[in-house]
Amino acid sequence: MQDRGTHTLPGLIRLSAIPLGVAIGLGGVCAALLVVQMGCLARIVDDLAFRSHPFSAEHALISSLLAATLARCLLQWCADMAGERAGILAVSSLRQHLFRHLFRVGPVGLAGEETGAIATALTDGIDTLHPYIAQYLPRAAAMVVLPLLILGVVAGLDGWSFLILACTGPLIPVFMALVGFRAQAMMDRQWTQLLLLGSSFLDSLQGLTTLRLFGRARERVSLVIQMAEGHRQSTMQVMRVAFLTSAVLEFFSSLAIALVAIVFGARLLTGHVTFYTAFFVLLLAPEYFAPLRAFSASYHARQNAVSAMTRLSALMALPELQGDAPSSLPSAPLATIICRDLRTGYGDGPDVLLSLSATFGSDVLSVITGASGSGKSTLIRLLLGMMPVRSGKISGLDEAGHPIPQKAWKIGWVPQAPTLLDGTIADTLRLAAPDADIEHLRKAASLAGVLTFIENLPDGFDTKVGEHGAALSGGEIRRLVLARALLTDPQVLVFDEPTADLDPENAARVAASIQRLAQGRIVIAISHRPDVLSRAGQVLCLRDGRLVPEMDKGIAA
Ligand SMILES: Nc1ncnc2c1ncn2[C@@H]1O[C@H](COP(=O)(O)OP(=O)(O)OP(=O)(O)O)[C@@H](O)[C@H]1O
Repeated sequence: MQDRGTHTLPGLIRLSAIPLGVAIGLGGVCAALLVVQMGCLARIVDDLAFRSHPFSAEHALISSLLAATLARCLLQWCADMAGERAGILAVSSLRQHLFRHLFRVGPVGLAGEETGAIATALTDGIDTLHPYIAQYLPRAAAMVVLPLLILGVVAGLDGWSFLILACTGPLIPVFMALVGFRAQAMMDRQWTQLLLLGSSFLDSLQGLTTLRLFGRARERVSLVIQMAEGHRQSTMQVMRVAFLTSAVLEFFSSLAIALVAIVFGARLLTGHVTFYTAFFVLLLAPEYFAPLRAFSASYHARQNAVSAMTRLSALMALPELQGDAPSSLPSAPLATIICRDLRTGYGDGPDVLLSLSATFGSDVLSVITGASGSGKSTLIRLLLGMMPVRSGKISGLDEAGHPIPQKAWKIGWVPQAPTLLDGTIADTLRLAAPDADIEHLRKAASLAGVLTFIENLPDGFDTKVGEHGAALSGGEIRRLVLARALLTDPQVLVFDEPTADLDPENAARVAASIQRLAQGRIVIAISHRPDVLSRAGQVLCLRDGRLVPEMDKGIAA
């Protein structure tokens, strides 16, 4: 099920609540230790310089100072580690969650999304949340705890200093809110430009051949350069605001500290205040502003996270069209698939399949044919469980007529443009069955008619295929993907245009092996080619989302 909470910033915080709580709690203890540290230091200096205490009388205070310093360093380190842990936990959970969600959305649901933009959101987008969780949130908490603690201590020591600090401190968050309002728009623009840059770059790489063929490669390079420049400029704008903000904050806090010092100076001369009080407050004053400055330095992390989260939430809001992985249920021998009155469509669009009924049995090669846009791929997507039906029913039965849920069907899919991951031939095959041994690989390759080809390669199954199978021909890729599908011994085998782009000899060989594979399993192929149609036991001809009755039994010419 989709957890609605994790695609919002509060949901993300809940994911890492424990380490984040530890980081914030330890930050509070460090704040208290800082006050103790400064108090001890002020007392030691006052005793030695103005009260003529011997050094030996200060042992206890010096030990306390050292202990407080050491403990603070250690706890601050632990707090930073806990913050990092919280960041890593939140980011990795969100990434896993998003990946799982995108797999459930499936290729049909993602068809309208740009791959480059998704890739940028999943990498850089999610990464921007780490500094938000690991730094911004603990600093935001420290910004409340430490200044309030210091204000409380100063209130007990000196009224004037309390007044100066109490009046100047709140100016910083107010100023931050004013700047933040404008900076958010800049961050959003910067983020949009990064997404555009990512998708345009990926598109250019994927379409390199087409761009070169049409002589548009240079133009495309200029476009990517232009986008990179736009992104650089908006990044510089954001940096400018960030630097200006911290410069103004430095100015404010230095002014406030100087004011405290001046007010003390005048009263020290007239003897209205002790050195200990003045020194203690002056040691605390910079620490009062330090968390405010640290907070402002990481404020852009929050704005970055808000911008990224908007995009990530949009991805999380995509409807899940696919269920869990089919392997979640034990498989049972499937003998027949019955589709009754199927209606389906995309998003809010009209129905593209209209009351379609069909039966697919084992031992029979079923071929789906029809004009482009008639609904062939949509029917296959329904059978593969990639999209839901709007009405009607798809049922699977075993030989005895007992129902088998769709999730338990073992399906092999051989697409027209298959995806091969970069790796060896064995890696490609093992995508379907990671634990398959070499004998299984050989058997599947032999069934797909590709074993001899593989064994004639110098490195055999260890031959690198390259990304998208660049080192192989179209026919070899097709047969390799068939071997991959056969590795799991599927009960249903689905082919999309299995003989397209093949020469007649190869096409006839592939069509014959598809017919052979139909023995003992359900085989469905989308095809227009006579070599496949002539071997079909059943031809389903679609027109505008409906089955054309007169073609139902016959074989298309
Ligand atoms: N992802 C999608 N979003 C919206 N509409 C879609 C989507 N995919 C297909 N369609 C529409 O659904 C209808 C059926 O498309 P489908 O891809 O099933 O046809 P097809 O017969 O497989 O076509 P082809 O042979 O060209 O692949 C078409 O009108 C098409 O425009």
